[in-house]
Order: sequence, then C-alpha cells, then structure tokens
Amino acid sequence: MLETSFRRLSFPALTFDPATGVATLPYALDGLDFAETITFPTVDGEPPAAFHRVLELLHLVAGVSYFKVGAPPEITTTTPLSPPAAALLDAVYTKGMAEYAYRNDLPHVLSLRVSAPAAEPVASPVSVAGRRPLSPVGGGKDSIVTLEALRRGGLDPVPFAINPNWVIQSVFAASGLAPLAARRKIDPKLFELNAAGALNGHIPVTAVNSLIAVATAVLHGLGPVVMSNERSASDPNLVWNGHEINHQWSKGVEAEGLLRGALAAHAGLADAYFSLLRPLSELHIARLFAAHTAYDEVVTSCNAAFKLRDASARWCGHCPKCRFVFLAMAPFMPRARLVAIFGADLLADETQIPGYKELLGLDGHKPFECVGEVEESVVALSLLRDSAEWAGAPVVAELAAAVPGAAWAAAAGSDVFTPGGPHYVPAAFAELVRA
Ligand SMILES: CC(=O)N[C@H]1[C@@H](OP(=O)(O)OP(=O)(O)OC[C@H]2O[C@@H](n3ccc(=O)[nH]c3=O)[C@H](O)[C@@H]2O)O[C@H](CO)[C@@H](O)[C@@H]1O[C@H](C)C(=O)N[C@@H](C)C(=O)N[C@@H](CCC(=O)O)C(=O)O
Ligand SMILES: Nc1ncnc2c1ncn2[C@@H]1O[C@H](COP(=O)(O)OP(=O)(O)OP(=O)(O)O)[C@@H](O)[C@H]1O
Repeated sequence: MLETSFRRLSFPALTFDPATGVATLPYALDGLDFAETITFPTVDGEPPAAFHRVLELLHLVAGVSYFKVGAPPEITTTTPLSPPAAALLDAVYTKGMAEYAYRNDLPHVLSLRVSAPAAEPVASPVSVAGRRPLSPVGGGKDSIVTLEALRRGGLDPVPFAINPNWVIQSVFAASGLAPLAARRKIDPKLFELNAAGALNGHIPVTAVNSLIAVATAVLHGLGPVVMSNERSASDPNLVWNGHEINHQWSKGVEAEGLLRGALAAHAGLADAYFSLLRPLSELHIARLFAAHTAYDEVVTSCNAAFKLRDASARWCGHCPKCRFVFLAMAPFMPRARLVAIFGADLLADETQIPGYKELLGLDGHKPFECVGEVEESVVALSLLRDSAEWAGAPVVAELAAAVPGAAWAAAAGSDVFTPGGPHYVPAAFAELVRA
C-alpha cells in the first residue's frame, strides 16, 4: 500500500547556455514543476560532447531532491540509458534514498526502478587519467588531506567546490592554489513545500556534487575528480526490511563504482572519478591531517556549518560528527591545538558522554551522520586512555570505564591503520597517502 498520492517524477529537457555557464535542470512531479540551476565556471568555445552527457546524468541524479516531496512509484526519463547508467540511477533512487525511506516508512522506495529507453554503452571510453586532477573541497579534514597529498605528489591539483561558503573559501585561501567553483540553486519551491509539511528527508548529496565536479572537469579540460571518501562510508547504519540503510551511501565504494561505470558507458570517460582516501579509515585520515597545521583556523567538518540556511560559524560542538572528529584527532595532536581548532574541549564536557556512548556502540545504532566505525572510536579511546595528556579528561575516564573487555581486545587487534578494502585508486596515485 502506498502512502503517497503522487504518481510520477519525469524530466523535461535540460538546457545549457555556454555564455553564462548556466544549466537548467527541470523536473515534473505530476503537476508540480521544479527547476534547479547549476552555474558552471565558464570557458571560451563550445563544451565537449562528453559535458552534455555528464549533464544528462546530473539531471537524472539531482532529481532526488524533488522526488522526495512525493515518493512517486514511477520515475520516467526519455533519455536512453545503457545498463551501467541505468544501474547508477536505480541505485541512487533506492539505496541513496534508503534513509529517507526508513525514516518516512516508505518501503516501496527501496525497490523502485527508473524507466528509460535502452541504449548501448560507449564502445571505447577515453581515459582522462593523465590530466590535472580536480580536487573537491568540503571544508573538512578529509579533502585537505587529499589536496595536500596531490600537491606533494606534484600533480598540480585544482581545488573545487559547489557553493563555497566562508569555510571552504578560507580553505582555498590557506591552500594558496587557484580554485574553481560552481553554484547550485535548488528550486525555492522545494523550501516552501517543506515549510508547508511536505515529505522530506536525506538525499545522496555526494552523487550530485560528484557529477557537478565531473562536468566542471570535462568543461575545463581537466582530468580525474579525486574525492576524499573514506573506507567506513561504505558501512551501513542499520538493516531495515532486509535492506541496508546507509546515511553515507553515495560516499561509499558501491556508489563510486556505479558512477565510474555510468561515466564510461554514458559519457565515454574512463578513470574520471575515484576516491584517493577509500582504503583509509577515518582515524588514519585524522592522523594524516594532524601533519597539516596551515588549516587549523579554518578546517570545519561539522555539517551544521554547511546548511543552506542558519549555518553555524564553525564546529557546533554538540553533534555526532563534532564528537567523532574530536575523538579521532585527539590522539594525534597536542590538546591545546585541538581545543583551539574546535573552540571547546569536548572530552572535558560530561554532557557529551551519552553521544560518545553511541559512537562507541554502547547505546543505540551508529548515528545518521558522517562518523567512523565503532571500532575506530574504541581504538581512539584506547590511545587516549594511555596518553598522559588525555587519560584524566573526565569524558575519557568515564568512557574507558564503560567499554567492555571484549571491545578493548578487538581494538587491540584492529586494522584501522592498515589501508585496505575495495578501492578504485589508480596505481599512479596509490603511494600518495602512504607517506
Ligand atoms: C547540512 C546538512 O547536514 N543538511 C541536512 C539536513 O538539512 P537541513 O534542513 O538541516 O539543512 P539544509 O542542508 O540547508 O537543507 C535544507 C533543505 O533542502 C533540502 N536539500 C538540501 C540539499 C539538497 O541537495 N537537496 C535537498 O533537497 C534538505 O533536505 C532540506 O529539506 O537534513 C536533511 C534531511 O535529512 C538532509 O538532506 C541535509 O543534508 C544535505 C543534503 C547535505 O548536504 N548533507 C551533507 C552534509 C551530508 O549529509 N553528507 C553525508 C553524505 C551523504 C551522501 O550519501 O552523499 C555525510 O557526509 O555523511
Ligand atoms: N560543497 C562541496 N563542493 C565540492 N565537494 C564537496 C562539497 N562538500 C563536500 N564535498 C566533497 O564530498 C566528499 C565528502 O565530503 P565530506 O564532508 O565527508 O569531506 P570533508 O569536508 O573533506 O571532510 P570531513 O569528513 O572532515 O567533513 C569529499 O570528497 C568532499 O571534498
């Protein structure tokens, strides 16, 4: 039984104006019309054919924001799709929308299919691996580690962001590299509908950002888009009705493989997208970040700083991501430096204990946030328990007493500092984050 009266999401033709760089992506949810605009940094001349093909994928993927107003059972496009492109779309609307389906109790979303005419995949995709990489910057520690690794490897990366706020602009400035930026404007009608109580929820935003980044790279004749998505992004938060629910699905390795396949088959682009940090744990990335002090005054991983409205200035200090990143960085930097970065000492604040218990697997499930695995939190705590600087911090002391012996034993044998797991990092890049 469907809980929605909407029948179909469809995709009227998109347009692109090379003079202004504006792509207009229209959507129709039964009688409701929406249009999202993306303003790309312009270049002289006509864009390559591959750019239009990437825009087609972007148009279809970015429809998730409008789909979620009604969760219609039909999603229909007239754009012909080869099997790899269709596989990406099906997964984005089901696995990418799984948290939305779970929270709104809409199980039909988990088995939707995107209806499209069939197409043949591009026969011989062309590799872009040898060109300058585009390095998306999210304002947090991960993309700083990637940017600096690419720079150290002599690859001359171009930093890139969508709607860079002051945090991201400050990261650009601290890097000293010349960036590119795109503007994304969601149809304001969506916010009016949300305010009026429409269905709402999480969307796989990294899939949208990734395709905007690839389109920008193609437009500017650049090479691979090098993401900063870590190993634990692939792990689900929970299982519901037999389906994995992963808040970070479009940051995970399955989405990465599907996007690569769709870019090759639909746009003829090989090696156009990968995550440099995929083999690494969050804790490992935090250790690498500690070597870069130039970003301390600006680095911000807290999602509250990236809201479209009422964003916090930097770290809010009371969300799961703030708690996790504080814990992950603490073993690798002096306490005074960490407190200066966050503007607070979260491990001295006993009100944080219930939130830390969730991260340590002592309560509830892994929060719907970008946080590492329980094992990473336990390993970080074990390092702090043995540290002269941190062992006496009230939160460390109380948590250390609460963690059971079996968890300490698992942490002792943990592989969190051993790169591993499935990844798409090309051989030429693999050594960059080993140092
Ligand atoms: C910043 C944030 O975490 N936002 C999530 C939050 O939305 P909120 O209403 O608090 O603020 P806004 O982000 O300003 O959104 C306003 C409304 O607009 C909708 N919307 C936004 C972006 C978009 O691309 N499409 C949209 O429809 C949004 O739904 C709001 O109604 O809660 C929302 C509901 O759960 C989340 O959808 C918002 O998440 C943003 C899309 C976002 O950018 N989140 C990332 C920080 C994020 O969660 N990243 C994940 C990776 C997820 C993935 O698979 O890619 C992570 O890093 O773990
Ligand atoms: N506004 C944006 N523009 C371009 N890329 C973005 C943007 N926001 C996030 N990203 C990219 O999406 C991926 C996931 O973002 P995420 O927020 O996890 O990374 P981060 O900000 O680098 O680090 P942290 O995990 O510490 O917040 C990263 O590759 C990041 O560079």
